[in-house]
Amino acid sequence: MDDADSADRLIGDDDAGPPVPDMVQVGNSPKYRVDRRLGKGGFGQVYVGHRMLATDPGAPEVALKFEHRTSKGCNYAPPYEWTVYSAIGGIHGVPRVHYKGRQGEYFVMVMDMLGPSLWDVWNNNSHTMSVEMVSCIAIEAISILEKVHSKGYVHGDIKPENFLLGTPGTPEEKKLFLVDLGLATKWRDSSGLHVDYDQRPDVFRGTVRYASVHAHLGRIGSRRDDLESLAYTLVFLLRGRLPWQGYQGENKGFLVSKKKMATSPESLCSFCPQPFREFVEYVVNLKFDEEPNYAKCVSLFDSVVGSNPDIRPLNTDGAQKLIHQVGQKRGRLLIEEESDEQPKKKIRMGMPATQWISVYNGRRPMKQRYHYNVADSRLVPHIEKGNEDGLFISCITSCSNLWAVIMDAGTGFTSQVYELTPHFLHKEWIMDQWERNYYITALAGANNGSSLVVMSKGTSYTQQSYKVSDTFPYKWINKKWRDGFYVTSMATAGSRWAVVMSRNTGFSDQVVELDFLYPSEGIHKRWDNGYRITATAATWDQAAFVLSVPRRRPTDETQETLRTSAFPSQHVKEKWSKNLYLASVCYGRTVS
Ligand SMILES: Nc1ncnc2c1ncn2[C@@H]1O[C@H](COP(=O)(O)OP(=O)(O)OP(=O)(O)O)[C@@H](O)[C@H]1O
Repeated sequence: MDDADSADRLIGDDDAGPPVPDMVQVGNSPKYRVDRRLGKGGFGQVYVGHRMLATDPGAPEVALKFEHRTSKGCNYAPPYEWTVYSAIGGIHGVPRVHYKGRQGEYFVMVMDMLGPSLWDVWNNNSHTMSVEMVSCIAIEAISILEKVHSKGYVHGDIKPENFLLGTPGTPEEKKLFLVDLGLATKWRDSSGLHVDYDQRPDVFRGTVRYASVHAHLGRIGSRRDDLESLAYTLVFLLRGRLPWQGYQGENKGFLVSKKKMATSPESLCSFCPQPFREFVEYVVNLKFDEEPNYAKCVSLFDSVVGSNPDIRPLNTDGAQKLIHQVGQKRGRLLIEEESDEQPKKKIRMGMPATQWISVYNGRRPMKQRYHYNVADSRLVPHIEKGNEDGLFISCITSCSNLWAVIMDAGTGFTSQVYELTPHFLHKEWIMDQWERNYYITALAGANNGSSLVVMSKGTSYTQQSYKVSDTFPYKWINKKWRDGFYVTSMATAGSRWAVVMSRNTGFSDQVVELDFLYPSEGIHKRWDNGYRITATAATWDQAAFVLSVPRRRPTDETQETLRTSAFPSQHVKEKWSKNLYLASVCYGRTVS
């Protein structure tokens, strides 16, 4: 089978460095003879260590994890993973670290010796694993994650390779352990508060096959991400394959995340017992800062393996304790479960849904007019009539090659030009207008590749730049932000994006929310922090929202959004009566 993406971790260093020493002594440790290599990851290499001159011939073997001091995990300083092991090493299901220190070119960690990984077990068993075994793994893994999370950390790279069993032939051989804390991050800061929400669409950490969709989108990791990756790990072990395996190439991360988003829990778990589907459904619906109900998750899988712990293929002691604790708080749990009964929106559809997304700002009364379903030939008469009435175009978009045009009396523009062309975008015309001190103030593209560009005088802009790209050009935006530009318009034509950025916009900060559907949670979190949507665009796959903080606070900070299957003509009129005016509109991927 294709396993190429299993090791496809996008950060880390594959350089093994010089040979590891034959003998190790770090900190106050005894001397260890370095024996065979157990494994190699993106950061380090793990070897068996034997106690030299052991008075007790039965002294247990240890695992020695070597990281070269120039590796990415170290960068000449002790590995970041050490900090995490100091905080959580030795808790239930995480191996104990006995000594650590530097020897020569290497940082060395002496830890409990463990056995094969779940990937090894699955691989050596003809790529299969029994329902009972996977259910026990689920139960124990959830309880380990609960412990890791209770220490304030998320693991960040949950996958079959990072769960190890105890050493074969020892009492620990049926115990599960979680290793590789190199990508762990804090979900709770030192004052006990949840870390702040953020999205950086160009940042990916983790393993493509098992990463949560939020991780693909560059959102700050939180507890829900470990559980989503665990869900994919479990389904992989049970079914032997995940629907997004096999993509290759530069665009692989995007294609995999798109497929994850388009795979409903039903189809992902079509050959798995019911609790697996319920678990997937639960975890993909968790909010950024929501506390997962670990006991409820464990109890889902408990029903698969039966109540007799003696016949379980894996030790589930940790989970028994979790269930027991919960049992003592039974009354509370029942109440929580009841409130859980509220129907949650199912976000993984399996089918894309396309809608109008309209954004309204509170402002002083003004004249606003809209036209929709406008064919190319009707465009000029509508705009000319508007201009005659003292209105300028504030916002445009396209749906099925028909235009929607919003015209306002309150734009502050003094003059306006526009061009409808078969190009996305028509560079020569734009350059000519820049020469004449016009700046792009609105932009739309149609599925057939044509575009409508509106350029105005009377803006505050002093410089402008645009980019057309097949994927959302976040890297370019990020670079331009550093040069003092902010996104001022955005459009799509089919699956292509065009983004316009300007200098001297009156914004003091800007962020992007990019998702496969309407990113409701992200937008609410940004609103709470003073951001307001200032540009929107969507393709069949993705919706992008640019949110900005204005340098001068508006007198009315109200902003509302609407999603409707038809153009929201009636809604717009209702909003006008409340002094809310259309500020941005696009047609594209959301969720029904
Ligand atoms: N305590 C241990 N006992 C036995 N084998 C271990 C132990 N720790 C790690 N290994 C083996 O070594 C491999 C690499 O270890 P680990 O995942 O910690 O390294 P890494 O460089 O951080 O890897 P990754 O690229 O997955 O982040 C593991 O997949 C496992 O096979």
